[in-house]
Amino acid sequence: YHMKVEESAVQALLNCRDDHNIKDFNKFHFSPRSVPYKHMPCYTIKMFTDLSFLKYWRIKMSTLARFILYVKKGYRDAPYHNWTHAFSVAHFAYLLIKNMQLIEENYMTPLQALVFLVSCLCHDIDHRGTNNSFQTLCGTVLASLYSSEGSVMERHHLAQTMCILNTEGCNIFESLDSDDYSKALDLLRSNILATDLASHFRSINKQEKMICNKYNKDDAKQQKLLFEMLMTCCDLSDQTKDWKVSKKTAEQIFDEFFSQGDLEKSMGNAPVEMMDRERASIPDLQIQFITNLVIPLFTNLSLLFPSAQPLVHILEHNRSLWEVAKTVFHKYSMSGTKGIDILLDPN
Ligand SMILES: COc1ccc(Cl)c(-c2nnc3c(C)nc4ccc(C(=O)NCC(C)C)cc4n23)c1
Ligand SMILES: [Mg+2]
Ligand SMILES: [Zn+2]
Repeated sequence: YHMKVEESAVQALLNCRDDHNIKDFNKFHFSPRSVPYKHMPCYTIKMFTDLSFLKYWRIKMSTLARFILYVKKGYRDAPYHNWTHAFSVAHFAYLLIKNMQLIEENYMTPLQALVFLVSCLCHDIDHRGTNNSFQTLCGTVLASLYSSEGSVMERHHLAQTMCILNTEGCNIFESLDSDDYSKALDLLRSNILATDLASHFRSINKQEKMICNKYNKDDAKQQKLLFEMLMTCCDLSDQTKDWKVSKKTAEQIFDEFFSQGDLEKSMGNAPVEMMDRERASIPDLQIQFITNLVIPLFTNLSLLFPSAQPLVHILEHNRSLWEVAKTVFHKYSMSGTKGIDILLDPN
């Protein structure tokens, strides 16, 4: 289920005459979170037009505008898992397609690139700010629907996306022939399910092996692994931006985590340390997350695309700033997110 989007809003988006030439929009150092919130739908359209998806796939501008507004409306105002997150994840997909020339270099067909961008935009639709274990632990409706297959939230994000595609005037894939249409939906499903961190852990070793043994663009299994890896890169891409962005993202994430922890406590369940505002050390958790997950992932990306190498250096620099944060936190014996604010950017 999702709320209706007014046709007046669709018209307004079609008439948006934003300057559109925001500086460095297609560079890796650009932070999509610096785009004004009300211009995000406009800049989402810009990504599709910039990649010439509309011409190539005969997507009506009004259909794309309506689709984007339904997707935006499908997100809730959680501290982190909201429309701004969706826009920033999709923006990183746009950067990868453009800067790594994924289509020109035959890493992706034009269809796979279109679905990659759409998957990122939709990958967290209707997120409630609680994770998969919360669904199962509390026996939510979503758990009753999907917990037997796992990836509870991701299956819901996919279901919501399908619902929007089946809404009058929103099916951006309507002009695809039936073969391309079913390929698009299969890839959409695989991409969205790949954003479950648990499935990332299961495939990271295969990704590593594939990249170290000379990636083969024509092997469908390797292609699937690459798309899964790229989805996680996009989902975690805030960490490749400057310190202010990655610090602010961490604040939003732990705001969400600690609210889940509070909710679990109020239900008589003890939250994991990461979600317990009394026990969690944000600097330690960020150092672990960047060390164990983000850096290995972007190192693999840079092995395949050397132009991603600078992103790994930014990750290492941001991690070193969390090391600094650690000393500051302990010196002032801080907990929760309040300690982060006093951190002057030491650069
Ligand atoms: C790709 O899917 C997701 C889903 C949800 C989230 Cl919040 C994230 C995510 N995006 N940025 C971050 C940052 C900066 N820190 C994080 C610290 C911990 C965890 C976490 O879930 N840890 C438990 C797990 C390892 C068993 C996730 C974090 N995270 C990514
Ligand atoms: Mg997710
Ligand atoms: Zn996400």
